[in-house]
Amino acid sequence: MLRQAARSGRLCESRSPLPPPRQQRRLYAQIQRDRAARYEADRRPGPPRHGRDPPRPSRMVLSDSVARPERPWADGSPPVRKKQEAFSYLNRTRAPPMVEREGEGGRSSPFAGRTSDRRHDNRRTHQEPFHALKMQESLHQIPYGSRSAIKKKIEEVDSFEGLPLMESVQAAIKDALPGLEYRQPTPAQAVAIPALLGLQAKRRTRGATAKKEGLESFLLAAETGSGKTLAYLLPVIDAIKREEVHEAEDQAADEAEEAAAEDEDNRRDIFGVEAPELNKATDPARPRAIILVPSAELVAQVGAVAKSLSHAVKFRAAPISAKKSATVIRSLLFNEKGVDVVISTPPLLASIAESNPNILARVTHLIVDEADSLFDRSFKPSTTEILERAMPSLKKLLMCSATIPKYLDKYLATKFPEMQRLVTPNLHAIPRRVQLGVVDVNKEPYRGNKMLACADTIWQIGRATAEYDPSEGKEAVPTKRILVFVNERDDTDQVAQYLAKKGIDAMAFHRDTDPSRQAKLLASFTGTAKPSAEENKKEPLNPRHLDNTKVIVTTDLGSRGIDTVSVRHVILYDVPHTTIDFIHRLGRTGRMGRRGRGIVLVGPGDRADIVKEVREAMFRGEALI
Ligand SMILES: Nc1ncnc2c1ncn2[C@@H]1O[C@H](COP(=O)(O)OP(=O)(O)OP(=O)(O)O)[C@@H](O)[C@H]1O
Repeated sequence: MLRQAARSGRLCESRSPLPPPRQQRRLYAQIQRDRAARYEADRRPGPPRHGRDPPRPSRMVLSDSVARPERPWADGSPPVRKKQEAFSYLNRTRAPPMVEREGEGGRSSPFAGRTSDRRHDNRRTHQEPFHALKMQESLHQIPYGSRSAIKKKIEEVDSFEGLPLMESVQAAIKDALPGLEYRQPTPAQAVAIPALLGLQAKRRTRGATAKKEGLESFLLAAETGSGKTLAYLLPVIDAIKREEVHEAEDQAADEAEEAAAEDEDNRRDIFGVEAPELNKATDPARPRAIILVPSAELVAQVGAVAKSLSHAVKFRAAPISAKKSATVIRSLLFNEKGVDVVISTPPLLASIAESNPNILARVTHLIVDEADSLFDRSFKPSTTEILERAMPSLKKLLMCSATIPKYLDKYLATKFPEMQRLVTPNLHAIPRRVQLGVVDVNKEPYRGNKMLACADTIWQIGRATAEYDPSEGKEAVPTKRILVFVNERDDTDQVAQYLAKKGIDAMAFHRDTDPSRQAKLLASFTGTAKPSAEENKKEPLNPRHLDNTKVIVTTDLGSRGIDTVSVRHVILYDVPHTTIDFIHRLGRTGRMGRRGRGIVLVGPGDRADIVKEVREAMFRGEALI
């Protein structure tokens, strides 16, 4: 009787959750198909390289609504979603109901992997413009309506003189942009400076119950090489100088009160003796502004811009990084003349703030530059720690980045729902003046040898005659500087050594490169070092050595924020894992109106379809989707 019940399937229905055997077999086959499809999908974002583990799907997904924040959930808690387990379709007594396919109003059916459905999905995705990039993760495109609205706003700001910056700050701009007689604000500056000066905020909050002392937060999302550093430095310095003036007035008014308090202070213990010497305007180790950046190289770069501004407008900047000795850091921070702006990496500043919490007690302006990196896993704990410590006194918070990944967008929307979004029209697009070429490494004469293809490409660039760039109105310097980007740090040395063997002046640039060598290396690429007479020789002296070309082989370390103005050529030795990496790496050339050229080496197993789509988007001047 038991056997009879089992055959009829009644037993399964009443006691056991298992479906009848035929249905079980079908479900099992379905699970196998789903697993295979998932494995295939997981392999797609990046090619397996040199027999290493297949790359994991990336978190680096660009946000598709940068200009408009994603609204946080009304009650502050995210909706609970039922997780779909791999085996959640087992042990059911009834077949799951037919669910509409994705995009038709419901979640996808567990049977969505059926051949007919897959065919349907393929047909649908082929009609979409950027199929491969979507697989890899998508890039944002701003709607055309909001693009033209932003463009109009930008046109309104046609000179620095029109901006309500203090006179001394206006004068400092000329020092920060040497050799340029007259420069207009860039789109990033036209969008950011008025907002940070409070011009737009006043218009927006007029009549509203906005707190005067409350925190104003901004997100500045603008393309690479668009002058974001000055876009935040100018308003910050302006605010510091104005604050100084106010404090001097307050100080004069409080003089009588302070004189009375002085007697009491003198009776205090040893610490009390120092109290009267404290000057609000020049308080040691209590800066008014903090600028966070992801690397020591960027600390030095932003520090140099701040220093150039400080000739005309007096303020003290302390660029500190782990590459400086403890004595130097101490003397910069605890300078008796005070410090106004501290430029640091988050881990270093967070560790200093742990032992000296007062260092963040007076901060009114906090700038998080390269926010896409500083809110990624590695930096997020120290960045948020600084943010929380500085919050009580903070008046303006600015997040600054060339790409806005979705994780950052969500974080900002949840933590700072009132954040003003300052987005330039060309966000997430690579400028048209940067061309992208492709070298098929699989073909003759390389036959899959990427190093050979790389060396050959560099020789071709080096031998080409000096280029004429109409945007500069003069002949380009004969020494060519080329950046080669690899995905793995270990490859930097390997590739650089191979190139050196082929007669190319190539060096690896990574975290462990000797700091003094690193600084020299970078200076020649960022235009801060003058080309030596030897560098200016036009013809190679040794036919086996490429004399007029310098190459840096690096990873993402060299792609974030470094202002490599004299770089015309970028070689993507590896196809980048994400579109974000594409933007940052290609963003090292074609900066500030200059022309540039990127060359991707597509080798065995590389995603040629992704490269093709990036190229097409660049040709059309569109954001990468
Ligand atoms: N208004 C301007 N006119 C001309 N050049 C400018 C102007 N503002 C900045 N620059 C120059 O543009 C270059 C790039 O500036 P900056 O490094 O600030 O760009 P960025 O937007 O921060 O780039 P990234 O996103 O790669 O970090 C610098 O060499 C700077 O001197």
